[in-house]
Amino acid sequence: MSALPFIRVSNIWQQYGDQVVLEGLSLDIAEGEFCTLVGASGCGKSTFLRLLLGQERPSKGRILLSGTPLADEPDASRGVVFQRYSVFPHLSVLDNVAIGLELPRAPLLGRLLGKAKREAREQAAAMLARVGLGHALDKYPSQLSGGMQQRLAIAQALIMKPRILLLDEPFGALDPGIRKDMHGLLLELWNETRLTVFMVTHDLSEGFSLGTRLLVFDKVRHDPHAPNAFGARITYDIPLNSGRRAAIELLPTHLVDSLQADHQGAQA
Ligand SMILES: Nc1ncnc2c1ncn2[C@@H]1O[C@H](COP(=O)(O)OP(=O)(O)OP(=O)(O)O)[C@@H](O)[C@H]1O
Repeated sequence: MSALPFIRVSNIWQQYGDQVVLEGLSLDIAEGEFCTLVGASGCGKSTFLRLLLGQERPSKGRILLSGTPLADEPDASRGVVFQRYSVFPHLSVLDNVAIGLELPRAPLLGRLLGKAKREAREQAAAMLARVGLGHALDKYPSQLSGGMQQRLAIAQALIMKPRILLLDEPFGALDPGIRKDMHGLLLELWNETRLTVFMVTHDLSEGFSLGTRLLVFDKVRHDPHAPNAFGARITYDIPLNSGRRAAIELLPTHLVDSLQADHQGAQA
C-alpha cells in the first residue's frame, strides 16, 4: 500500500444554507509544496483556506493531515496571514510575536516570567530580525508601513513553527515594488523551512512565479434559475517546476483574461 500524502483533501463540499460554494474537491499535497490558488472573486478560495485551517468543517468530505483527520480547531501546526488585520494593534512589534510563544505556556497568567520570558523574547527578536524588522521591535503596528505589517504577520505565524502556512492575499494591498521584496522574503523563508504553503492571490503572474503548483478554482456548472446550486471545483492543477513557472500560456486565454480583469478590478 502506498504511503499517505502529507495532506489529502477527499471529496470536499462546502455549503452555506442553499448556497453551494465548493463541490467535490479532491487533491493530494506533498510536504513542502507551495500551492498558489487563483480564481474569480467569491468562488471559494478563502473558504478552502478556512477548511485547511480547521476553522470550519466541510459540509461533506474530509481532510487528512499525515493520514489523520484535521483537528476541529486551528492549532499550532497551521499558521495564517491575511491581507490585513493579522496583527494585534495594541501590542508592540516584539510582543506581537512573543505572545505566540508565551500564551500557550502560561495560559492562566498570559505572560511568562523570568528566564522563560527572556528566552521567548529573544526568539521573537531573532525571528523579527530574520524578516527585516530588527530595528522596529518597540514600534506599534500603526507605526509600520503596509509591507512592514505583513513582515510582522509572517513572523507572527512562523514563530509557532507551523508545518503549513496559509496566506490569504498577503500582498494584495501592497505596492508593486514592495510586493517584489515580499516575494523574495517569502521564497527565502520557504526554502529555509520547507513549509507547505497555500497562498491565495488575484495576481496570476504572482501565482505562476511563486508556486510549485497552481490551483485554479472555477464554477463549471451554472443553472440560471438556481445561481447558488453549484459550487467551484479545481479546474486546473498545474505543476510548476522552475522551467514552467511564469508559463501563463498553459491556460486558455479566456481564463487568463477574466482572472486578470478581476485582479485589475481589485486593485482599482
Ligand atoms: N460563513 C459564511 N456564511 C455564508 N456564506 C459564506 C460564508 N463564508 C463564505 N461565504 C460565501 O461563500 C462564497 C465564497 O467566499 P470566499 O470568501 O471563500 O471566496 P473567495 O474566492 O475567497 O473570494 P475573494 O477572491 O473575493 O476573496 C461567497 O459567496 C461568500 O459570500
